[in-house]
Amino acid sequence: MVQAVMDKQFEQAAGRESILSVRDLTVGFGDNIVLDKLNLDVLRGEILGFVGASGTGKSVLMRTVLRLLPKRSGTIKILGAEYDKVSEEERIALDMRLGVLFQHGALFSALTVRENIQVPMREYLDLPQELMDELARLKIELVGLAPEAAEKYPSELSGGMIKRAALARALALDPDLVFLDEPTSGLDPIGAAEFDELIAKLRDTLGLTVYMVTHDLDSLFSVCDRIAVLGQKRVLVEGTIEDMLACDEPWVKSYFRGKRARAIVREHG
Ligand SMILES: Nc1ncnc2c1ncn2[C@@H]1O[C@H](COP(=O)(O)OP(=O)(O)OP(=O)(O)O)[C@@H](O)[C@H]1O
Repeated sequence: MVQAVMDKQFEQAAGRESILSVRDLTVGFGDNIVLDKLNLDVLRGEILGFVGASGTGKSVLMRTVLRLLPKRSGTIKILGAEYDKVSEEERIALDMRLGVLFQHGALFSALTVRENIQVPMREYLDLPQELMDELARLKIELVGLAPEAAEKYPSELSGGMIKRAALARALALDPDLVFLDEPTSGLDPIGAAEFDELIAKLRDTLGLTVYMVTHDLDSLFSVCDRIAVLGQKRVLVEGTIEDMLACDEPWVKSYFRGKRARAIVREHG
């Protein structure tokens, strides 16, 4: 009851719709409870950065929200609908409103960039090839790849291009919410900063909501509107970067006020 009141207040204070709402989520493997009664809101139009020490369950949470892992208990609402309670048809409609960029891109190596982008279109829509080609061309442009990238295979692309191609695929169905699993890992600092800029641009131009698991302090400082910290099997702290800098929870303090973070704070003024 108290939680429900707090949730309502939180949403009202933010004045925005909660596009993903997780309540009392418990997930475990055998005796290993990874997430215990976890609560989380992602608000429409925000970039939420999700951090936490290695092994705290960031991937498990993302995979559970995407229904790739089963939950023990709790509710997950996407765009106000609870997966468990809707028809198969509505479930498919909900799936179409989500995009995912897995770590390392995870493109199909035997398919060109254009064909990769068309995979979700083939899975969910019945469109003529010409229209799919036009849509793929638009997505390629949207993520800042050259038109020639369309007919290239993943092995012919740089790490940064693979991330962009994977993002284009995640955007294939014009989702409301995209999940990015460590999108800047493996990129050099310039490539990572460019990718961050792209994410911010897409949020601004498409009104996209972004759920980003990241270890990248630069991303957390430069593009995330809010940050959620996972620890002790739940969301330990959530708020703006200023909230993180003011937080005295030991892990948050060492992460956001460590040597590397201090250098970034100086950079970002
Ligand atoms: N399929 C699985 N079967 C059993 N245990 C699992 C499975 N997937 C994850 N775990 C366990 O869940 C815990 C959380 O793992 P998870 O990969 O979510 O951590 P993480 O926070 O994403 O870590 P990192 O930052 O290193 O990627 C770990 O103890 C891991 O061993």
